[in-house]
Amino acid sequence: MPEAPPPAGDDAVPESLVRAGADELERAAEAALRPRRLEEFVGQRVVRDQLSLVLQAALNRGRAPDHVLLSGPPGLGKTTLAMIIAAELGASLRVTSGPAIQHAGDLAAVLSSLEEGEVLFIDEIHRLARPAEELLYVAMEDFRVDVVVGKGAGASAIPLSLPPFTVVGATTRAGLLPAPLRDRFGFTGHLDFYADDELERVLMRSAGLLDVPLEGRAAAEIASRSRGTPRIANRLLRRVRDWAEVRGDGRLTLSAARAALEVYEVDERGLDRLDRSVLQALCLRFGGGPVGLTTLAVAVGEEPETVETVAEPFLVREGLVGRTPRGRVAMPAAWDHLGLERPAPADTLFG
Ligand SMILES: Nc1ncnc2c1ncn2[C@@H]1O[C@H](COP(=O)(O)OP(=O)(O)OP(=O)(O)O)[C@@H](O)[C@H]1O
Repeated sequence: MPEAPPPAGDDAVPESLVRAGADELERAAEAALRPRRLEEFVGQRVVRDQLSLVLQAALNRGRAPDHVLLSGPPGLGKTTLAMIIAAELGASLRVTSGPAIQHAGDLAAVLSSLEEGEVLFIDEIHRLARPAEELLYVAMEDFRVDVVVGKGAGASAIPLSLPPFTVVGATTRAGLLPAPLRDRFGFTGHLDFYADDELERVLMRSAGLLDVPLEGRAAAEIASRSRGTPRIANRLLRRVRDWAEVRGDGRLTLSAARAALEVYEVDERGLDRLDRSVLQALCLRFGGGPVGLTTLAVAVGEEPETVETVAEPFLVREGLVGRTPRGRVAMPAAWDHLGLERPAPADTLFG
């Protein structure tokens, strides 16, 4: 199915994909490293295989494939996969996001301008406003939008039929999607954290594209500190490259990787400053918890959503933090990781 991949470039990042806090250069650097075709996409074997079947079947039938929902923590490749889906189908991609759509009318305008076979990527789909969500159900199921003309008692809805298209929704929080919306997706793929050897492959591929000499042992070191996340692996690779060019001899060796990661305060387990602040607040300020998400977020000076979607999935996966109905708790490994003495068993939930 795939043709030769187009050369990597930084021209494919739509403006509306701007992530709060990510600066222009970071986005351009990220875009340059995005895989363009399914065969270049490293790891996530199950989702890749399933998606490849969905796409091939649609191509064979000459029809738009079912709508696709991609879920998983940030930086694992949801946006990349949406772009790949469009590329594999030979279709153009339209990009929007839940927060960008303020009113149902905004979504109606996007939907009514779609052309046959186009792929509409809706990032952070769980953040769509309720009226827009309802409009989307109908559009996805019946390929129709009801355009409301007039106001109040005199208002009437004029049905406008839409050409077949495919919605690719991405969410970091699939649990927040209402069931009727979730049910409109014919295929749901959950992206999971990457294994270290998969991240090493991501890094080797990126080093090739960046034309930097990355040694195998350095790739393994960076991979093991990348929290199972390609976005972080690529970011750390660029920081190690900076270190090697400025303070080293330009080669990305194991010692260059270790020295650079120390400068950037990424510890041997991959925890960064935010992760450590969360652990420190949990252990030191709240005596190990349980503590509510909002209180914890205030204590570390972050938005609850950032703590919940950026730091927490990794900390939970690493067995450092536990989620209980009464709030977040520090697991015994958290105290060990911070070099603190574990509290007496009677004082903790997990003692
Ligand atoms: N499977 C992969 N193989 C190679 N590189 C990958 C892979 N997945 C992600 N990447 C790299 O990681 C970066 C981040 O991926 P992407 O933007 O697709 O993540 P995302 O899941 O959409 O994140 P967010 O939810 O924050 O938007 C990309 O620029 C890409 O270079």
